Amino acid sequence: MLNAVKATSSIFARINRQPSFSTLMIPAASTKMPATRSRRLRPKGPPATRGMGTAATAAAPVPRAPAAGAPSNRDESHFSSRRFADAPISEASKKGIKHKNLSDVQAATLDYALSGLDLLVQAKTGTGKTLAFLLPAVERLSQMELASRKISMLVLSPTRELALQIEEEARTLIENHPFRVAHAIGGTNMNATAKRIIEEPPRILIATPGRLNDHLENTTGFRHLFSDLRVIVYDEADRLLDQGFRRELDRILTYLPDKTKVKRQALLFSATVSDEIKVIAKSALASNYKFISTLRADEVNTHEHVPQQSIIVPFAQHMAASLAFLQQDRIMNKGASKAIIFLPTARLVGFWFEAISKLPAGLLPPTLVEIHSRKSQPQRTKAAEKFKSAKEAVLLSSDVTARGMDFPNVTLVLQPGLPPNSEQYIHRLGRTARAGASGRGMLVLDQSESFFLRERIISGLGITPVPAAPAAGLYHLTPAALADATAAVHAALPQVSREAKGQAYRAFLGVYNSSLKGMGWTRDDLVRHGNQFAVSALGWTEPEMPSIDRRTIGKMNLKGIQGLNVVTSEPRPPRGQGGRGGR
Ligand SMILES: Nc1ncnc2c1ncn2[C@@H]1O[C@H](COP(=O)(O)OP(=O)(O)OP(=O)(O)O)[C@@H](O)[C@H]1O
Repeated sequence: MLNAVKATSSIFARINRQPSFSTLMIPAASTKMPATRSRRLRPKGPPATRGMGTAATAAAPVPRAPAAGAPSNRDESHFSSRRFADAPISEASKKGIKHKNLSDVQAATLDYALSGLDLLVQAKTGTGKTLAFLLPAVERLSQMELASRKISMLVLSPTRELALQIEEEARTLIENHPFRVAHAIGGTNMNATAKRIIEEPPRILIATPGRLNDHLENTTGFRHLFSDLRVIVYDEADRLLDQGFRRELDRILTYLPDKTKVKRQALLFSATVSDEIKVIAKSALASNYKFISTLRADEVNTHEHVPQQSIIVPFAQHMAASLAFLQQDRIMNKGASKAIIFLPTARLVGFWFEAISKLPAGLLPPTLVEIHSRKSQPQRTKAAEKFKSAKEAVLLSSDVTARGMDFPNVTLVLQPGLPPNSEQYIHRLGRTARAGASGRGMLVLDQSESFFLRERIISGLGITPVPAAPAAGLYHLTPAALADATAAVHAALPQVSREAKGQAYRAFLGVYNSSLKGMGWTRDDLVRHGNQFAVSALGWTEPEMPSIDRRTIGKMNLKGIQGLNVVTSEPRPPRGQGGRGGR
């Protein structure tokens, strides 16, 4: 432990003696970040538009030109030369738009959406899909004879934070329209929301599926507000159409008016639209819908100007490696480093937050926040606001902020451990490099997780291994820097609560229990690796492993597997409002 304290103080001392660089830092020689390798895979030309219900037609080509007034280092490839000032939209909308030129997805979809067609739209993360669906919908509503005191537009969001963000963007757009917008999301007071919406029905409602169903089924008069619904939007459509939300969505649709009686436009948007989703999406779209994608046939679905790297280190060093990369990001971005660390579950976020909070103050930026489903909604909202407004910060998060969230100036997205799937890897990475800004992605995997790098979509993204010595345009990690960071983490672990360690241990078993095949593990391997993780990554020192409830063992199909400390604990009280995302 002594050398751990020494190493911690040495890192700490080195940080404070900026700009001298320690083993954790990159040598002065390569502090200049030269232009990263550009992997231009995209031939120039109009975005692809394929009408699934009708003959394929190409969208009007979207000429590319730098948007006036854009910051010089912004990647302009997602902005068109088409100006909002020249677009066929009302003055009221133009006053509510803070941008000069349409982005590529806005230019590619505006005319189709204004015509009232149903759309399924794919465009890269951070390229303006929110305004791409809000603007034409608001424009069409402003031209219609709408029933009074009715909700005319419903936007569905898979998470509460994203719903609140869409509401804010809608509020800005409609400030000169005679419309109001409101939200209905989980984790907030249901009666207060019901009262507000019934008494003053908004023209536009942004909702998470679970809470919307609660209102449709239990709030008197709520379902009648939708009797004149003209537009429904599925933001992060692939997430809303996957198994997790399917039942909620089907129930919502039963409460909406028959589309043959009240014509209703459906707009489905996401950065990831698999062939399977295209089939499922048909149930939500009119037969003559258009599929519009701003990605060209062979184009990767991430931003070419964003370096993506990966490193293989044991689970026990995931936190240390992440700490070392955070340090490099702070040096590279000189006091403006904003990093998000995505972890697979709320419990693992909680453990990392506790452990990182115990590191010496100088090692990390002053603002460290956590967002996950085990925090109350007010705590989650406060943390999101704090991270949004911070100049330098670290956000530890589960996937509740992986999609859609528009945190400004995120410089680094760290993904320690196996992402749930390729799509989620892309959405998490999309929290950086938004609207053409720069950014960087870092994937930290154990050897047993390395199969993820060979997955079809991932292997095509050009993720570069982290070099063990400085290399232009890349973050590196020397063995000495990793050792320093490991010592700093080990010095912090004894101060982390036993409860957080036990929860992280059970989370590890749960997360990897659903990836046994990819990991090449048997259930015995899982428990063996879990127990190693408890000691080497969590700093568990007791002879008995952390306990795990008999029922949980049953659910994980781990009955009879050696090495588990199985207990029969008291039945848990029912979960509070802070349940799973989507309510
Ligand atoms: N035409 C535009 N010009 C410049 N910036 C824009 C334009 N349209 C949107 N933006 C900005 O780009 C950022 C990303 O927009 P938005 O969140 O809608 O992206 P998105 O495509 O929905 O991303 P994600 O796939 O992550 O949901 C926001 O800060 C938004 O204000």
